Amino acid sequence: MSSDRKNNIREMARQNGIVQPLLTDLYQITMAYAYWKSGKVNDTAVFDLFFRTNPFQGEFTIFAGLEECLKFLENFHYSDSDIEYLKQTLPATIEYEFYDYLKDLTCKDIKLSAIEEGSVVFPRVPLLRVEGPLIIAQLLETTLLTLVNFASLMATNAARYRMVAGKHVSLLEFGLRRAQGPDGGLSASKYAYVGGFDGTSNVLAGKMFNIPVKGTHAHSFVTSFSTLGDIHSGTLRHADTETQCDFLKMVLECRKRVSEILDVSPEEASDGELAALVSYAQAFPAGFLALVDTYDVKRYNIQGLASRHGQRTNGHSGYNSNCGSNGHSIRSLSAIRSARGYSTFERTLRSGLLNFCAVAIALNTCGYRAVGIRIDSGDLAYLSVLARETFNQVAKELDLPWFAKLTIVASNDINEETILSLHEQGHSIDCFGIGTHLVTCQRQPALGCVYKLVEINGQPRIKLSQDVGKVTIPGHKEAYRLFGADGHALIDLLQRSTEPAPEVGQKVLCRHPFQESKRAYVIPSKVEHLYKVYWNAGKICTFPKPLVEVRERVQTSLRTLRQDIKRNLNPTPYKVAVSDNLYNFIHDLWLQNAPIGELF
Ligand SMILES: Nc1ncnc2c1ncn2[C@@H]1O[C@H](COP(=O)(O)OP(=O)(O)OP(=O)(O)O)[C@@H](O)[C@H]1O
Ligand SMILES: O=P(O)(O)OC[C@H]1O[C@H](OP(=O)(O)OP(=O)(O)O)[C@H](O)[C@@H]1O
Ligand SMILES: O=C(O)c1cccnc1
Ligand SMILES: [Mg+2]
Repeated sequence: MSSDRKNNIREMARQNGIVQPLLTDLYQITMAYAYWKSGKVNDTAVFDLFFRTNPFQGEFTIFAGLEECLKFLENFHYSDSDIEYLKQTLPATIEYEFYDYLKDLTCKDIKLSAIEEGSVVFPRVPLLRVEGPLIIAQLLETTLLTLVNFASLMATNAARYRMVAGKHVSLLEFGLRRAQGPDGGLSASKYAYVGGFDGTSNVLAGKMFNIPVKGTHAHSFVTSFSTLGDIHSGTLRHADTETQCDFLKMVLECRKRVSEILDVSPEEASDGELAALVSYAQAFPAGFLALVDTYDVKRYNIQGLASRHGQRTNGHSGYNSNCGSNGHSIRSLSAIRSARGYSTFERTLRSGLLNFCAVAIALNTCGYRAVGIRIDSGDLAYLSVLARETFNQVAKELDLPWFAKLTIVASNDINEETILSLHEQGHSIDCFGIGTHLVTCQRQPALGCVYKLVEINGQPRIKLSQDVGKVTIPGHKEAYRLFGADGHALIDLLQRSTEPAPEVGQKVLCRHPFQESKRAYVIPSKVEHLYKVYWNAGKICTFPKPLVEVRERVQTSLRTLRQDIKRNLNPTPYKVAVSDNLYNFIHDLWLQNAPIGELF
């Protein structure tokens, strides 16, 4: 680990100022006092942090948030003002020596073991194991949970979007305005990137986490221009010759030419919109990506869409004909036209596309290549195909092959189902800009990680429940991932830490933790020990990987899962088992702890 990297972690830790010891539930501090008062200062404990159910009706979860947990441990310290606040807030009966004790608390005696960040993980397998003094380990609960729960939920959500989108489509996170407050927005941007998004519109996230920042422009930019008279200056410096071009004149000539090619009247295009696009192109001649739906008749084409967020049934499927750069089928426009039978298609996007093409061609004459368009309303399958056909036509007529490859960005309330449906229908979209449903985790707003005591002073602890799924697996454990003959992950196995690790080629009995009859022998082709010690003796001992490597880890880890475990509808559950020894240990302890009732 270079000193640069260490400094970098410290630097980020400072910026993440909201994560601090008081970012917790009051009951952690009141329990700490009661532990302290009852002489438990030297008690040692083991806590497991795990979840019981995968989110989004899926069968896998991506573990994220570890780096933030380490920063939290590194900085754990009650400041003078924290102590002052607690003195004012807790009952006056609290002994002052407790505050002296709190003042000196750090995580120097804590040991944290964890699964590698970015790995696929499964219910009941602890993501973190925290060992050390009971009081401090207890004080960490809420903060560790808040750092892992949303991070893992978001990374999982983003990974699911990536899976349905496929690897050839770009995904941009646009959610800050809709996120659960500023910190939710920042975390959403970070973990959307980890889960497989390519960039974010969130500038602070870009700066803090070194995530690519990307963006287009809004409708307000277009509507702020009314006429061509709003253009400040009609000129643009040529990219190569550096001479001033009469850009506006070129654009107007190009508009005339394109309107002939597309057989639409230039009078039907908005001059205010053209003024906006010209001005944007002058500001960003080499990065011109324009929103083209401001003045278009969109509703004609959205009539068939069923409900806002549900499955869309607009009679689109079944026309797939060829394949676009995004790897998804594209129907030809004539197929759509004849299927829909309406004649209004010529009016769709006529203003925006015409104006965009005019500006893009004029830019080309000045030595620049436009990037593309964004569509933010209407039927995104249909409009993207319409746009691509238009680009193809211009490319052919004007002998500008690159025009056919212009980027088409789509946004507007997109979720996993929309992407699946668009793929089914066929579209020509290269990039999705996704906000609300991604960052608010529309399909499941919380992951249910819990933090449970599994051992105290070397003695195992079990939490019993009527609901078997809620019974905790006691004791200090290790977790292993066993791989099958075909190289896929087969099962996760929990064992008591005193047991020898499973070995490649050696038969292991894997048992369902609670159902006696469910068991299987596994001969692993590979065994992965899931835990590494990340924090010990007051310092980070395994340094977390840079975000971009965590992001890669997500994809490599997902590749180890069989397809049926990852599919969207009714996925197969992945198996999590315990060793025979741990099975017997759990059930003996269960019997010891379950009270024997009396019948009268
Ligand atoms: N081809 C399609 N298949 C399935 N869903 C689509 C398709 N095209 C668009 N959608 C989705 O349909 C919804 C369209 O939203 P809505 O009915 O509000 O129309 P709109 O074009 O956004 O109108 P406005 O711009 O006036 O708000 C969005 O959630 C969008 O993601
Ligand atoms: O739709 P989302 O997935 O949340 O993506 C982000 C949205 O935010 C922007 O506009 P905004 O929604 O603020 O205004 P608009 O709907 O009027 O375009 C953008 O145009 C997208 O539509
Ligand atoms: O850059 C964009 O196009 C953008 C950014 C945030 C929200 N919607 C769109
Ligand atoms: Mg919107």
